[in-house]
Amino acid sequence: MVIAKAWVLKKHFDGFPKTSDFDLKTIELPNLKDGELLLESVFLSVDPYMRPYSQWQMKEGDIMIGTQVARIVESKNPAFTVGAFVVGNKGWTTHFISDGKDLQHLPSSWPESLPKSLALGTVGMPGLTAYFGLLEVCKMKPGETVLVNAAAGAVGSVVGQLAKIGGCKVVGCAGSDDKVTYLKKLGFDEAFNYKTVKSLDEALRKASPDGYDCFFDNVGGEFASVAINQMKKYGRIAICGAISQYNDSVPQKGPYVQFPMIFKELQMEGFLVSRWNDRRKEGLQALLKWVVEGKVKYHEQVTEGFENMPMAFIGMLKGENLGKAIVKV
Ligand SMILES: NC(=O)C1=CN([C@@H]2O[C@H](COP(=O)(O)OP(=O)(O)OC[C@H]3O[C@@H](n4cnc5c(N)ncnc54)[C@H](OP(=O)(O)O)[C@@H]3O)[C@@H](O)[C@H]2O)C=CC1
Ligand SMILES: CCCCCCCCC/C=C/C=O
Repeated sequence: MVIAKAWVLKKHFDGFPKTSDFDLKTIELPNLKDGELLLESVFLSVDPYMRPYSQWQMKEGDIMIGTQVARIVESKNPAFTVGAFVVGNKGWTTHFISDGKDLQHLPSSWPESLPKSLALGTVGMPGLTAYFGLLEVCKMKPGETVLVNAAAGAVGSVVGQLAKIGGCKVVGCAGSDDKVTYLKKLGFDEAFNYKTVKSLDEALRKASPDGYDCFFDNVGGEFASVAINQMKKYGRIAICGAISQYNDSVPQKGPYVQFPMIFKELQMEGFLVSRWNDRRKEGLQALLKWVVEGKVKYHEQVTEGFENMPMAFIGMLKGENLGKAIVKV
């Protein structure tokens, strides 16, 4: 019999999550039935969406929502071989049972030398978010200027690199000088620390005096309110995330967007990466190819130990991660 460890939401977050909002539980897993398999999580993802989703999709006592790269340890399902790795969405748990329907195989061309944890980052959901957000929402074109915030994170770092591959000028903003150095290393044309610039407005103007054609917004709030005024005519804004607002107990108020939207004839579109689930294979293959060719680089912030999941999650929300925040069990 297998005993799984799982992190549950003890108390709905009020403002910034605290370690006391989580509880570590043990769960006795039953024996496998025909068609089922037993898996152990090897890498788990901590992502910003967990903060807002916990509010409206989870009850207190539920296992924290989330995805993992897991190894199959026992199989009574002929479609799944013991020892293979898959991506699951069983939440913050060390072991789980599945009938296989909700599991995704890693692309068959995955090189042995590539960390499998990338299936939760650059060659996973965050990479797909960058890919479809840029191509389908921003509709970037060669020669255009792309702005991205939270640029040194899982999504933002891929956005900047794909925009360079697409022949654009890229401006990235991040919350530390080390992150800014990293962005320059990745090939961003301009990068600055939004926490230390005297004026965000001036820093954005200096980075691109002619303004921005595309704005890939991961942050929302005050940043977005300033940036929208620096869009070029007919600019496109992809509303990907609003991490600056996820921990607000009281919703932030305007400024309002109508003036720049009207007079610059902007397009602003919110999106969820799941819109392109039917093109997942296309996106993953493209991302994997760029990674293997060295055209897209990656960095992972790996926290060791399942017991440290809440700390890794809180650390990511505070901006402690460079690249994708991952927990190694
Ligand atoms: N629409 C969709 O389908 C998807 C949306 N997303 C969204 O994309 C965004 C980025 O996600 P992801 O790449 O996984 O996360 P990251 O790896 O970028 O980690 C989060 C980062 O957000 C930044 N941050 C935190 N608080 C603030 C704040 N108050 N103001 C500005 N920046 C802040 C920090 O970087 P820094 O040091 O630079 O401040 C932190 O490192 C999130 O908003 C997320 O919700 C993600 C996946 C799918
Ligand atoms: C339990 C697996 C759920 C995976 C959900 C992925 C959702 C991404 C959408 C993110 C929105 C904002 O961050």
